[in-house]
Amino acid sequence: MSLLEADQLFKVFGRRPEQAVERLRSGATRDELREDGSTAAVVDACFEVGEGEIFVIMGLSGSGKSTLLRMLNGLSRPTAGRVLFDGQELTALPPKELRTVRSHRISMVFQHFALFPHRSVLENAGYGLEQQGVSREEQDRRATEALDLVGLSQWKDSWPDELSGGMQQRVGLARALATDADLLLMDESFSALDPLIRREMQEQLLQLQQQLRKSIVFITHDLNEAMRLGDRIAVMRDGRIVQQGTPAEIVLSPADDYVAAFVEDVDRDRVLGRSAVRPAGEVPSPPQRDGTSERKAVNRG
Ligand SMILES: Nc1ncnc2c1ncn2[C@@H]1O[C@H](COP(=O)(O)OP(=O)(O)OP(=O)(O)O)[C@@H](O)[C@H]1O
Repeated sequence: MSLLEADQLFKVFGRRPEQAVERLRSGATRDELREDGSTAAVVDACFEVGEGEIFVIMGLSGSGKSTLLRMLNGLSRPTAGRVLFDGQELTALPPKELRTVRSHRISMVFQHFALFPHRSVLENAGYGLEQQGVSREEQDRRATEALDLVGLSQWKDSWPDELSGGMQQRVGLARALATDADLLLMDESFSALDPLIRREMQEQLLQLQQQLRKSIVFITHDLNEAMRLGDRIAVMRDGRIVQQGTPAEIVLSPADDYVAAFVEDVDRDRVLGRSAVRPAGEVPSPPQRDGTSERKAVNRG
């Protein structure tokens, strides 16, 4: 069953956006619209995300991924089309109800972690619960459980800048998991990490997913990451989804030359025989409170 559905979504920036949508429906190209001062950021996006599925939206910079994601959580109103979340039309909800859905049922994990430097790891992990108005005691209990899931409960009294980039992103993930949201929206969540750490985070996400079975929309510009994580992948180009399917479908039957060129260098054997998940890397022990630990730079991007 699908938890999330994008139904003919359009987002046009600039003058007379509704007219621009009509023109796009009649076959106008993005370039033609641009000549008139409009940007067609998302054009006729249709897809469904099932319960327990990782759905990856992959495309180069400017292809419309972030704009699409912002429509999925109601932060940006579509110019046309609907977003359905658990059967409810998100795009038609009054602002107060939309905020409730957003704070209780949808969580975001950002590229630059978005941790508060003056809050402890535990307080950061509990932030979404605080926003929901949950009692402090329950916040701490559930945040500790979520930190446990990502292997960081020993670090709960530390400050974000005592953690490496990968560990900070684990806190970001714990914050999203603590709210027990049904849908996780992950916007280039691992793109700021070093390649090895990034790989570890991908593996940890896959491991957690085996246990938690969330619905996840994961945005990336990295094809290998898309292939590794996605149960299904939507490939975007110039605002349009040019193909969606499983990694194997995309590798074996690319919809056009653009997708074919994209997947040319992919390791087919690995994609077709998708290897089992390896254990995530070890997390080091917390620093001593006497300040002897090496303090690592916070990525506040
Ligand atoms: N608020 C805005 N006003 C005008 N144009 C916008 C706005 N937001 C995005 N765009 C344009 O819409 C198009 C899609 O942008 P978007 O940021 O969604 O792409 P993206 O795939 O997420 O790229 P990136 O990976 O670089 O963030 C781009 O041409 C961008 O310049």
